[in-house]
Amino acid sequence: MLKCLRVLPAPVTRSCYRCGSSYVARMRFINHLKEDPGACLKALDSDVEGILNRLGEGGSLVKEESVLITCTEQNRALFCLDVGQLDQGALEEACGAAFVDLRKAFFILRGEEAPLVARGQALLRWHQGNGFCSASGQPTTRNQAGSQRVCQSNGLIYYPKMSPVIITLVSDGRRCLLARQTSFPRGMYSALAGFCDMGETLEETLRREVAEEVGLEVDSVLYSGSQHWPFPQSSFMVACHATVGPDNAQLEVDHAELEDARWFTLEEIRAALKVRTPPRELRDQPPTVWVPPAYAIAHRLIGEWAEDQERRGEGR
Ligand SMILES: NC(=O)C1=CN([C@@H]2O[C@H](COP(=O)(O)OP(=O)(O)OC[C@H]3O[C@@H](n4cnc5c(N)ncnc54)[C@H](OP(=O)(O)O)[C@@H]3O)[C@@H](O)[C@H]2O)C=CC1
Ligand SMILES: [Mg+2]
Repeated sequence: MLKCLRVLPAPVTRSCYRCGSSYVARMRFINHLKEDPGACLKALDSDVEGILNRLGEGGSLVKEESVLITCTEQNRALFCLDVGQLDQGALEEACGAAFVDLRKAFFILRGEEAPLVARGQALLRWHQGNGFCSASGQPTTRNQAGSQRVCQSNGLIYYPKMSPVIITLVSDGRRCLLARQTSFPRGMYSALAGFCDMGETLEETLRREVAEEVGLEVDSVLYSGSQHWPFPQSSFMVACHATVGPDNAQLEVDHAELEDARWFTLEEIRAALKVRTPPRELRDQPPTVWVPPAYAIAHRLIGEWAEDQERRGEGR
């Protein structure tokens, strides 16, 4: 299993990046590190020195396979290291840290850390799976920042890939629709989601997925936001609210795709949002309903719907 360890950054000079806003400077600095292997290596060295000393002999291999993930507001580069091949127990001891499964980590990490960990893990995994050119079959080599791979025999450049997915919270005006797959942890329900087919617009995917999975035709669609989701192989999640008329809310669930789908009232949603970590319950007890962690865009959609319902309730 891939494990990643975030490295605490060391300061990097920002003297030639002082033009414009600090956001512009940061974006240009990241771009510079992607394009200039020498500058990237220097930033990496100063960032990971402390941690590599603690890793001992395995440190140099880990350094070679590091990926640039972002830079802080102070223009400090952050890298992600793949330490999966090292002795985990020794590493936990040396760093005073503990490995956590990434899905579980999303219940623990603070807001700004979760996307960095997701990005680092996804980039490391992409490199592991793209060591060869699909046209020539020859090995590909990565750039210093880890933002691309190139086939040395034909020059083809490969960039990390995300699959577009639409995620939709359908409402009938009073209730919202959540569903679960058999693979979900016990009691967890989420918004409907589906991969875009080749050539589809996002709106077409949304309408198709809702029709396929629960047999409904949506009336209106409202964009909410997007996020990178590292499972199973990096999806680009586009999140929307959708509505159906109250007279067209009869579900016809495709049980080949979904174990269950049902309408939830505001009270039920409020209770589900209060469950902060997956509940530990006995199998013979009826499961408590809970929703994906705060970092997941499904959580945001469900929270937005609840707030909107509360506002409407106050207005009535
Ligand atoms: N961040 C969040 O809040 C949430 C994220 N998600 C993510 O959304 C994604 C999509 O949801 P899901 O309901 O599973 O999608 P779908 O309803 O599209 O069903 C998944 C099936 O679609 C097929 N498929 C088509 N294109 C792809 C592709 N590019 N990659 C993988 N499978 C593909 C596969 O079936 P086959 O192999 O049979 O062709 C797969 O088993 C999941 O990866 C899930 O992790 C879901 C809910 C919440
Ligand atoms: Mg689906």
